[in-house]
Amino acid sequence: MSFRVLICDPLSEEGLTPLKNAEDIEVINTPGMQQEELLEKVNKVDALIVRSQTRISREIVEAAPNLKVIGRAGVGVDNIDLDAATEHGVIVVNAPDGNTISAAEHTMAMLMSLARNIPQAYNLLRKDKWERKAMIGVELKDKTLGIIGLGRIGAEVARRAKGQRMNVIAYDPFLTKEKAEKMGVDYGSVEDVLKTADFITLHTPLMEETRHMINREAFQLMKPSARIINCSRGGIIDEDALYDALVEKQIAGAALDVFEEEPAIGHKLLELDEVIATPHLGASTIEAQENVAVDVSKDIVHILRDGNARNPVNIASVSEEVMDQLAPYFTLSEKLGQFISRLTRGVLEKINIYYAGELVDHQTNPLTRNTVKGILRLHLGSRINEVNAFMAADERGIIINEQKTTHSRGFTNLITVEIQTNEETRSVSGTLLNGLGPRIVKLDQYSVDVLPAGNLVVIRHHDKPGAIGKVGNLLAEDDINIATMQVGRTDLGGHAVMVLTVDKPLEEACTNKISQMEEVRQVHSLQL
Ligand SMILES: NC(=O)c1ccc[n+]([C@@H]2O[C@H](COP(=O)([O-])OP(=O)(O)OC[C@H]3O[C@@H](n4cnc5c(N)ncnc54)[C@H](O)[C@@H]3O)[C@@H](O)[C@H]2O)c1
Ligand SMILES: O=C(O)[C@H](O)COP(=O)(O)O
Repeated sequence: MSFRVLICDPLSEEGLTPLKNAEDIEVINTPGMQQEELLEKVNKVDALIVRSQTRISREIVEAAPNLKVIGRAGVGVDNIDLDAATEHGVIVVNAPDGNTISAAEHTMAMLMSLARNIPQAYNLLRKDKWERKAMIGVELKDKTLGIIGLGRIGAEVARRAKGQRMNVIAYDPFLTKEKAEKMGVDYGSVEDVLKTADFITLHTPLMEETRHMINREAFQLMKPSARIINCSRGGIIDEDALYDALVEKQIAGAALDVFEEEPAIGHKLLELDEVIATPHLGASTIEAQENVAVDVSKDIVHILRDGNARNPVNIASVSEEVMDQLAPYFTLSEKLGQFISRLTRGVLEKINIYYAGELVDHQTNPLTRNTVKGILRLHLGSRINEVNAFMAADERGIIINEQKTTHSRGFTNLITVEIQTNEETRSVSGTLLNGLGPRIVKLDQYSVDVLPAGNLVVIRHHDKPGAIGKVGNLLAEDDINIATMQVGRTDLGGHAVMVLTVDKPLEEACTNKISQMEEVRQVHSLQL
């Protein structure tokens, strides 16, 4: 059996050695194809390798009946339709470590260039202008660098900034005060970072949660002397808002390696003297390109030969037999994870998952992975899957504990997911009702009966007459119809919970109005 691997973007020739040495693999190296050409070529290939340039859309995945694996020679997988790949059983792998150092070094180069106006001064010099006064810069020493996203690259940048004797403050949903202390950085919220930093650098993936996280409101929080660096992904900054913030002198400068639309030829931001830019060069070093091409090539050889993926982004490796036994529980286990993680405040530290009833006889590990995936996806996005969920949790010091118990509370099967953060512990239990599908049967200490689907509103309140009516009225004012409502309480007049299924999601203003009710302690509006 022989396989065809299509290379869609420019890759290091040396890095492709593992593929070229494989006798059963034919390498077709045609970087820079237009989508139409790619659509034609994918028809007969078993694997694709891309960088950030080539977009692998659903259309491409669906036009490739033999496609088994998509290799991303780099980190960000936002140019690949992961859902389409997963749906079609195509494994997506990336190279998460190979370009970390290069991206961090490029960030530092941008930081220093921004501080000392190096590109602007050089441009003037090329026009025979010996400008010194207008090109006065600032020192980095004793300035504060704010890092948003303290993962692989963010952490390397922090190390280097400390070497420049900068103060570092960081925000990452997985960062605790203790971890920050160990790394020698200050721990802050996004707001703290935006308000206090002299330089702000972004190192999060691009996903729903981070798209335009740096918007008009964010720029308003920054110091007028603040400068922002983006070597992560275009789209994390709202570019129109950045343009206005620079023109209106709300901030002092920006260094951009990435843009919402690339190539960013003729972009209006490039007309501003306060902006310096590079054409997505963060990973463009000889070393990084060789590393990522080797990593992804090795993984593709393994996978095509039926081996395990080393850096999978989207797959679950469960045997068919186990899958058959567990299949009915997969939706329930993921929904429980999604549900409870959306209700819990603080930095995640521990996940306890308890299986009871007939589940004690099953191999439940794949369900645990599925639940952990549901929990971690809230912050890490769709690159977290059943395969990499444990690894992602482990990397962040999150403990996962799976137990079989006899406490089935009378149900034939019961899954309880308990989340511990640095602020609170919350739990949810669910069961699969014969013929009726998944149900949430307990939230914290309250018994409920809720279908884990659609638009849910969860309200923690004080058990007082009229509270339920007031919530109903506030929803009615916003033309929101209540489909189901469950109320639970521990004792009369004490703490209670309402879980409502509504016909459309709540606007923020409506959530705020409910949370301002004197009886209400906490409101969450979520979609499952
Ligand atoms: N310019 C380039 O050439 C280049 C090179 C490499 C990577 N990148 C980009 O950089 C990104 C980060 O790479 P990495 O290797 O450090 O990834 P990583 O997964 O190691 O780190 C990403 C971090 O972002 C955090 N995060 C998620 N949501 C967040 C939020 N809302 N606020 C703050 N932090 C959040 C995550 O918890 C994680 O710690 C990649 O996704 C990629 O898009 C760009
Ligand atoms: O996500 C990444 O790894 C970087 O953005 C690098 O992208 P590139 O492979 O197109 O250089």
